[in-house]
Amino acid sequence: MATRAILRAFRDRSITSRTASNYRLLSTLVLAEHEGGSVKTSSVSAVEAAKYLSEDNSVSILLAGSGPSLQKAAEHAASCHPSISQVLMSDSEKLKYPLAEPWARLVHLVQKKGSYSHIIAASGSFGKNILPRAAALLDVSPVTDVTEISGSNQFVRPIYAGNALCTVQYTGSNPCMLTIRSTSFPVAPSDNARSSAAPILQVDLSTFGEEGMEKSRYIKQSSLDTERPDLGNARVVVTGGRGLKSAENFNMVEKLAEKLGAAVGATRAAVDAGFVPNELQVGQTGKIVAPELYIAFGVSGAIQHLAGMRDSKVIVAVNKDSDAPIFQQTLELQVADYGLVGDLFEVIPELLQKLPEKK
Ligand SMILES: Cc1cc2nc3c(=O)[nH]c(=O)nc-3n(C[C@H](O)[C@H](O)[C@H](O)COP(=O)(O)OP(=O)(O)OC[C@H]3O[C@@H](n4cnc5c(N)ncnc54)[C@H](O)[C@@H]3O)c2cc1C
Repeated sequence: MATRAILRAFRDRSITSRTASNYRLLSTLVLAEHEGGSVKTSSVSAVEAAKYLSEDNSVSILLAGSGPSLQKAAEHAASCHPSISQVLMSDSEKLKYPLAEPWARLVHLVQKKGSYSHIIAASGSFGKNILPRAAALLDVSPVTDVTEISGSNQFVRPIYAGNALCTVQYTGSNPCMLTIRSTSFPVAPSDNARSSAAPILQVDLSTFGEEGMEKSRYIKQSSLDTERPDLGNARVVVTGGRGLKSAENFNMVEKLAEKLGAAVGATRAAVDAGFVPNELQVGQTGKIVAPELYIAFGVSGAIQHLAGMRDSKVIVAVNKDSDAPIFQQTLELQVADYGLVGDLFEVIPELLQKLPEKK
């Protein structure tokens, strides 16, 4: 009798411990960026990626900031993806601006309380700024730029400027921390439907100290005040390169993008020449895009630029040099699906004239 009871207790205990380990496996935390009261699309893609690590749709999403816009963003987070089981909201003046030092400490604090198995952020400047620092505080090594999740600890990421894909096995201790390429985890609008909003919980910040805060200071944030779609998630991207020759000429690209309802991109050469701000740079050291249509004007097609746009569905290139690498067609590589050898200073005005006004 006693033996049976002990066996039952042992069995129950093993069930409990299995459930606990499952729980650990399934407990993924997404570090989310928000703006103007909404979670950014790239962070919703991070939730989509987290879905592959959670068998029971239980993803916690962490938002920080202060005031009404944080509250609004938390409400948006609560209903933006069916996999979200709870929204963790950290409301503090110390977290008002996305500085790496306080935010990394927040991730550390939340991890200590929640023992998540995975922590994910989108691979934009926000995630790239905060996640490695948080990983250092947690003494783990992050896996960056993940494009595919093939197991709970197995991931695919591009290397050599996107020329090869590497499958990596994470063998470190928990949490496994990832940045993901949002273009590899698109969220269809119909995927977002959920019947009821997830609960919003306040993070207890009573133990959130001030150490290390003096190391950086918020000065200002400048972003383009534009109604255009977000470059990282736009369906159409119109990009200008050094061939545009000046910031004034680059206005033509912007006008064309406006007509097409497209986002504007640029090469690093165009950014370095001061035609447009750095946030428009596409490529290895800029943004990664994968729109339905990518139109490049005066872009040579350097390997570092291709690393940021080669996954676009249809690529159109206009260049006056028929030997430009962007027109290259070899067995290994074909960049442009449609190429026009011509002068962009003739082609763009003609397009602007012939395209109808945006409704
Ligand atoms: C470590 C590293 C990281 C980098 N990261 C990036 C990155 O993230 N993104 C990036 O873009 N680059 C990056 N670069 C730079 C990259 O190597 C190239 O220098 C850059 O992409 C070239 O930009 P471009 O095509 O605008 O300029 P160019 O190579 O100078 O090409 C200009 C093109 O415009 C054409 N042109 C000129 N006039 C006209 C006209 N009137 N009509 C039509 N065509 C015309 C020319 O024929 C030419 O092909 C990086 C480089 C390094 C070393």
